[in-house]
Amino acid sequence: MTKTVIIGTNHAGLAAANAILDNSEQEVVMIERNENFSYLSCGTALWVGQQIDSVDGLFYTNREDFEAKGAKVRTQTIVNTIDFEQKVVHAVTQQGEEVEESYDKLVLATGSIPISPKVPGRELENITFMKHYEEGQKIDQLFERKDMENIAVIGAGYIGVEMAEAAKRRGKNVLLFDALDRCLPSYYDAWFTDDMDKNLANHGIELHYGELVKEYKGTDKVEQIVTEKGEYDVDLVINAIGFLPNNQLAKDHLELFANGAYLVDRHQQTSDPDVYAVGDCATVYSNALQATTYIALASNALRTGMVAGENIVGNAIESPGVQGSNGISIFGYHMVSTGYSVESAAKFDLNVKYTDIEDTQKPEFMKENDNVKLRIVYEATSRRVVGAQMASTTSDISMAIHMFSLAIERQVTVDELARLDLFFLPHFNQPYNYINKAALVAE
Ligand SMILES: Cc1cc2nc3c(=O)[nH]c(=O)nc-3n(C[C@H](O)[C@H](O)[C@H](O)COP(=O)(O)OP(=O)(O)OC[C@H]3O[C@@H](n4cnc5c(N)ncnc54)[C@H](O)[C@@H]3O)c2cc1C
Ligand SMILES: NC(=O)C1=CN([C@@H]2O[C@H](COP(=O)(O)OP(=O)(O)OC[C@H]3O[C@@H](n4cnc5c(N)ncnc54)[C@H](O)[C@@H]3O)[C@@H](O)[C@H]2O)C=CC1
Repeated sequence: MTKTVIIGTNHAGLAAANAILDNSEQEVVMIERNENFSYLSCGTALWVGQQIDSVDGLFYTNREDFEAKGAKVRTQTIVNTIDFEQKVVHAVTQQGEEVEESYDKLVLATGSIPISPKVPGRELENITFMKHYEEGQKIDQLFERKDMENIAVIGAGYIGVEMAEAAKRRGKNVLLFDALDRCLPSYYDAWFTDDMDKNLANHGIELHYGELVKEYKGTDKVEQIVTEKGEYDVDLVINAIGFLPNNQLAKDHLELFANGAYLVDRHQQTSDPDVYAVGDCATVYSNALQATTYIALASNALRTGMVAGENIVGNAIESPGVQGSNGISIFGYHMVSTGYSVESAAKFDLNVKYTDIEDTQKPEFMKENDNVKLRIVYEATSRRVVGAQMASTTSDISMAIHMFSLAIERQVTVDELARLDLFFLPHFNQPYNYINKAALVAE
């Protein structure tokens, strides 16, 4: 019987384990460094910002669920080395006991690690990342303290903006820094982020854009941060300047992508045919780019895990590729995007055009109505859709972005969207939907 060892049991590893256990009688061993697994870090800002009552709901499964399906689960066990020749994984438990597991198939699901700004003083106390549950707990406890008044968040990407909101909701003075000149620069064009920046500023968040941190100062604990533009008193620093794939275990054995991610094919297979890689430690295939790239998202982790598991049990399915669809909701302002923005397309040499519309969600006669912004990004020559961004105070927009995701995957052109059959009901939208309208006026 095939024996699969899965290293890392967060979203990607769990999805792979489920796919194997639900579709076969195969032997599965799951090895995880942490005590808990399945922590939905996406809920951290809601928990720490006290928008939900408890952290408990952020864990969606546990070891018993997998043991009940027949898996052997080793938690608080760190894999140190892998002998790819002999096909043996070497690990050590928290008690210091050395353990080994042989494998026929190996799934690397070791995720990602936050990037550390390489500046003096980074070892001071009260400087943290926000990735693991334990870091969420630490931030939650520090927010409780009255002497924690000034919170600096470095990086106005997804984690940074969400944590800035959470800190503000806990009554803190919040300073949000980014090397670039606006928030969320990787996902949205300025037409959208200008509104989000106004929203952040209107809620009292101090924005420090185009400002690189040069040093953290303090005796034991951080007391100040120094940038090229000034010095600021701070009690806590949350670093959120992006992730890198955690490739420690196999970087010398497997082929890697430019940023170090394990290079995988559409079956999640690495350059070693018995080794699969899934989630944040692996590459994905971008349908917008029509090329391999790296996008760290829980949604990708789940799907890639599923694909690897199915292939291991003999269902040779291929990943359909990804669009990197994502969303954010800050103080009631919602933004969703998929594929590439105009600015990010340029970085990947995608020659694009775009069409914009600003309209109300519903007909004017409806009492409750919200403004909606939509930008559709399409390739200049083929006219296929390669991205879309939407923003509004209504969360109704969130489902529309899924349609754009499918349009990118299926290579639909912007012209095909102009006459697409979209239903109408005043409670939800306009007789002629803004998606049709935006596509109709595409240059
Ligand atoms: C604050 C925050 C909010 C986020 N919000 C969203 C969101 O809203 N939507 C979204 O799609 N994505 C979101 N993400 C990103 C998402 O959490 C990640 O993409 C996802 O966790 C990747 O899952 P993974 O299983 O590949 O890796 P990880 O979650 O990084 O898990 C890897 C696991 O491997 C284990 N491991 C690593 N090395 C070893 C070893 N040597 N031995 C044993 N175990 C090991 C680790 O302990 C860990 O449990 C968010 C991330 C953060 C931090
Ligand atoms: N809602 C969602 O879908 C969420 C997704 N995630 C995912 O988790 C991953 C990590 O998130 P983030 O850490 O927020 O990364 P990110 O890539 O979203 O943002 C990093 C930000 O840091 C800035 N930056 C980079 N170097 C800097 C420096 N030296 N000084 C100041 N600013 C600097 C960048 O300009 C960027 O705005 C991403 O892949 C993200 O998509 C995280 C949270 C929520």
